[in-house]
Amino acid sequence: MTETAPTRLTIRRPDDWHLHLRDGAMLEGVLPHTAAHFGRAIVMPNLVPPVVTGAQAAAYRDRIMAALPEGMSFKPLMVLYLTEETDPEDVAAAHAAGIATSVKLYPAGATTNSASGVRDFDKVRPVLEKMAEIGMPLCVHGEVTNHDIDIFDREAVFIDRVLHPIRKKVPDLRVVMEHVTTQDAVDYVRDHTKNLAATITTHHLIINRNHILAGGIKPHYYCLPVAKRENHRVALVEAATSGDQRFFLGTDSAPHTDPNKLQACGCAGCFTAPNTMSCLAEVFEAAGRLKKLEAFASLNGPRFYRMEPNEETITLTKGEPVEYPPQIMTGAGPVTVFDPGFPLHWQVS
Ligand SMILES: NC(=O)N[C@@H](CC(=O)O)C(=O)O
Ligand SMILES: [Zn+2]
Ligand SMILES: [Zn+2]
Repeated sequence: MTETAPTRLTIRRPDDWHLHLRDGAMLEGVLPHTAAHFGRAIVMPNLVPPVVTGAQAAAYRDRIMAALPEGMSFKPLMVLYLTEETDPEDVAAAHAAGIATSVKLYPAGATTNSASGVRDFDKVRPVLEKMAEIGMPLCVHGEVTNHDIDIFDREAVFIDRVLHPIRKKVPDLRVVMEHVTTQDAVDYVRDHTKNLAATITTHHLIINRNHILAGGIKPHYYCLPVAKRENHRVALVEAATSGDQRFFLGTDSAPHTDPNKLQACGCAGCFTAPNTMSCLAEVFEAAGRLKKLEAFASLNGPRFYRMEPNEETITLTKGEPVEYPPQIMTGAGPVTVFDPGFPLHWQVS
């Protein structure tokens, strides 16, 4: 007798452990899409100017809460942008006061608004040592920026040249490798059980580099780190759907207006907030691992961040394909919603 496939799935309310909310009119436009499904999110600090100090993080948190529509519940978890001038005591004070959950390391020039990031990793060692002491996690954009390194190799080279040396020098530092895109990163996490985890995005579970480049260039699939070959995508799906506690959801939903995406030098980022849970349910179902979706989206993240999972639940139901608007309108301009390229039957009810 064959079991009938489930058409309903109730899980703890998920969290997003890597999210870009931006500011101003864009923040107002995108925040409701995340708050509709997610209880909390690690909010990336790459604004212009960046969110560097505890005071700036507190002010940004207030702007986010002011933009949250009446009746919605959502808790932003704030992140400090690490610079070579960051003061370890300011970081520790912001953490102790519950203002900052983690610190973000951007190698200077690696991605959107990363110009204030780190060039000389030895210069931030006192901050990393303080964070290790107080158990505050470091979120890492793991790509080298050297022009002689091929863009498809930048994550793997970063692990060897930057991440592993930092982790050897500061072994008690708790590190999240953000938006991993390679088998190399998955293997590195699996081989190092201590103080290490990784977030995986929705889009990297779905697209490979052909989606960006074959049959015409698709700017809406361009993000950083850039999607890799299919074997890497398969490794990410295997890691995400395995239930392994070290892998959890960080959508990296990164809205840019369409005019900023569709130009000769277009911005990097995929906007997945509205349909992430629908996309993930399809991916997990196709892998035969629907039961592991809750671990990936709702349990493993809080466990690493030493928080309780959300009390509330959400229910996904399967039916006729759900239509998502191809675009949302924000006060900053139109933003195209990620198109997974297949029908989405699952919907948060
Ligand atoms: N992922 C992206 O392609 N873009 C992000 C930055 C980042 O997370 O690296 C953004 O802020 O737009
Ligand atoms: Zn990044
Ligand atoms: Zn990001």
